[in-house]
Amino acid sequence: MLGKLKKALKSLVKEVSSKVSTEEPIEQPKPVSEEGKETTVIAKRKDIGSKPKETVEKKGFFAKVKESIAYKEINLKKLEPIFEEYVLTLAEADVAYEVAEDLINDFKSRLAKLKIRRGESEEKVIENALRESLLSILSVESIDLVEIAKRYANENKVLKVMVMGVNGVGKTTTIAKIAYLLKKTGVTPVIAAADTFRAGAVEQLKVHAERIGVPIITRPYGTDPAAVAYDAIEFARARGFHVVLIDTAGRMHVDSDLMNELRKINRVVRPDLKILVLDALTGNDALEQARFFDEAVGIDAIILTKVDADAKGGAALSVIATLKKPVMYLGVGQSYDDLIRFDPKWLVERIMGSD
Ligand SMILES: Nc1nc2c(ncn2[C@@H]2O[C@H](COP(=O)(O)OP(=O)(O)OP(=O)(O)O)[C@@H](O)[C@H]2O)c(=O)[nH]1
Repeated sequence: MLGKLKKALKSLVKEVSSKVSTEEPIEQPKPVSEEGKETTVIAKRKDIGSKPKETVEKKGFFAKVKESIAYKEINLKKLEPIFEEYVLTLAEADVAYEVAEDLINDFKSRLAKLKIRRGESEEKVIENALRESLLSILSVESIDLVEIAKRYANENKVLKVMVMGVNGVGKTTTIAKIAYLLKKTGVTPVIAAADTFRAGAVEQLKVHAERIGVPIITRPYGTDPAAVAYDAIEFARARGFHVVLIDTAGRMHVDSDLMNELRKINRVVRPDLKILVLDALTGNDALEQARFFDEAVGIDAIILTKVDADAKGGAALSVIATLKKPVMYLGVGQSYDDLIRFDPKWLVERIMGSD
């Protein structure tokens, strides 16, 4: 999982660490002081033999020397070619170019402020700086669906959730996972099989609904999807169910007829939450999909699936960092339990950790 990205970042840490100045400061006799007494000045090895410049203020010079004893230096200028190279390496791991640049720039600014004490492991300190950079670009809001559903339930309202996505991203499976999760937490969901466009879709969802023991509202192939969603909402209101999860037909974002149909469902149903399911494996195409769906109906949150199967790892990073939309869950496998609340720290640990 996320292997290529992990490898690239680990080797970046190693390269930067290897360039940290490890020169030990040594003592060097200083020219005679104004009072005529000999004083001793600590200077770095490279300063041996060179006369202290008269222009260097005494206090600044001493402070600098003191610092060189206590800390190791990172010469960012020397590292510039490495940074440039790693923007490309990250792009090869499916990180969008702008995201790779943002990450490296954030990392550079952290390195510039970094002080590595002598005796401290430079690799650890540098790795932590990179973790902080990752965390900073991944820190987007997260929406707690369970908490929202409970709030609606307390107010005797039905929460209407519309789930969208292009074909094959894992929408159906994700709806089943959400329904399973809600049920486990005491919230009662109903599924609306509003994907009446593809014959097998309703059947597939029915199988999931039966397995997890959640009611499903279905209508024959070709029925107006908005009508199916509407019926499910009525069902939920009449029977005291808390949430309606509306499956919509998988559609290519460039298919204008289907996008118009989605607008219609949106108008009729007025969902409280519109969730876009994106597949981490589609790489940067996921960004384009998100833009189309956002323009058509607006997106409240995204769920990123197949993060477990993303060998490169960069796409998940790019989607989250670029869209700046709340990330609700990550899909991390094919079973009903494989849906986790998005937590930037969890993802950073997967990227930088040792598994
Ligand atoms: N590894 C992995 N596989 C997943 C995940 N989510 C879904 N899948 C798999 O992806 C495939 C497609 O999932 P579906 O739920 O059928 O996708 P869909 O978007 O509903 O597809 P359409 O109905 O064709 O639009 C299935 O084999 C799922 O088991 C995930 O988080 N990890």
